[in-house]
Amino acid sequence: MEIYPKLIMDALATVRYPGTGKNIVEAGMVEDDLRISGLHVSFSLIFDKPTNPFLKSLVKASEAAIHAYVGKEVEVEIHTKTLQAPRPEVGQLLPGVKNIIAVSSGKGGVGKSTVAANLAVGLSKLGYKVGLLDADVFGPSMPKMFHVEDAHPYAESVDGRDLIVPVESYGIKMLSIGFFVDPDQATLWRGAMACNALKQLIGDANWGDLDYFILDTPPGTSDIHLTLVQTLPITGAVIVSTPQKVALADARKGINMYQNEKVNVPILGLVENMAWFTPAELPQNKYYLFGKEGVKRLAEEMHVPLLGQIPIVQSICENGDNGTPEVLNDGSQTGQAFMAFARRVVEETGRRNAEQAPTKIVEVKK
Ligand SMILES: Nc1ncnc2c1ncn2[C@@H]1O[C@H](COP(=O)(O)OP(=O)(O)OP(=O)(O)O)[C@@H](O)[C@H]1O
Repeated sequence: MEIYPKLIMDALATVRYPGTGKNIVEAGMVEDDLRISGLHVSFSLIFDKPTNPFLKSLVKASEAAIHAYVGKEVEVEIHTKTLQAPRPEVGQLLPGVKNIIAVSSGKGGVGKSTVAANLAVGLSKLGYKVGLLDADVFGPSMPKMFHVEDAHPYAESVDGRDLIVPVESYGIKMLSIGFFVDPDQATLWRGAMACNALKQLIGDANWGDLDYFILDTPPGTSDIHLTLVQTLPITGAVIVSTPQKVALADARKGINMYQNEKVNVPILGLVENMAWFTPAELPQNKYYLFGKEGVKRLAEEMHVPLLGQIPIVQSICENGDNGTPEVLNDGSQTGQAFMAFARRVVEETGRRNAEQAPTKIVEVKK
């Protein structure tokens, strides 16, 4: 049997690229490197990007077409090439980022996102380059907290890759899944979809050089946390809790997750949010609505620093809703409390980096 190029190209012209009405030859996907040697045929297929969803099925379909139209005995060797450079390997995703800090809470609604937003702005006020990733894929709140709900991040080409450009607000580079999906839909996402979206926001965005990359994680312990520790070497975690007993029990679980020997992310410290209520007209009065100093005691018991105590104040809630984080307010006691907390995070990160080895990314078991 004689095999010649036209036979192969005619066979490949029967393979359609789904959804376009074109076959893979018309679509220019067959590279000009066809080699025929006896019964052995080799060539390359060109795809737009390594994550093209049809990559595997089109390779199989091409092989099947050659077997069907040319002959079963043909040995087919297909290589794949992509126009876009692949995403760097895990471990080399954010080469310009110095410190990655996860802000976590055991329980929902304790003010974790508020603390993460104020930490990011506080660090930026101290002159650091800061990025913020809203990894709370099931309840993204950062677009609102930074008053950029209507932002539509676009992509730019960098070194042969299309990278998402983070939105900038108060000098902070920020991305949230909230920019890409309807918030009501996000809660319906299956775990795997959410984890993939998160990997894209980390690995396919142009974060550039950052001193601090803050991750606002979902409450509790979830697949998202697992994805984060398998994708990034997290320098340290900040755990937010209220002094309430139920919140403290969940905070303990959060600490244990990071300290688990397989995860090994150092705890930079705890933050007591809603530590007491202070009415605006009686700034010296403190009412301990959720109990007194529960987080302080937990910090002592777990031998981790207490990084700050933030009272319940109406303006924190209002400023969060208005998109102007409280830490911007130099004149307020709470603004100063958030600023002092940001300074403590810098201090503890410095201490952690001096005393402990860099965090290792958790390996994915296949
Ligand atoms: N110290 C505070 N004083 C007053 N209001 C606060 C304080 N901290 C947070 N809040 C308000 O409480 C609500 C919940 O806060 P936030 O969204 O930060 O919590 P969360 O723990 O991130 O929630 P989720 O579990 O949904 O991710 C928001 O309306 C926020 O403005």
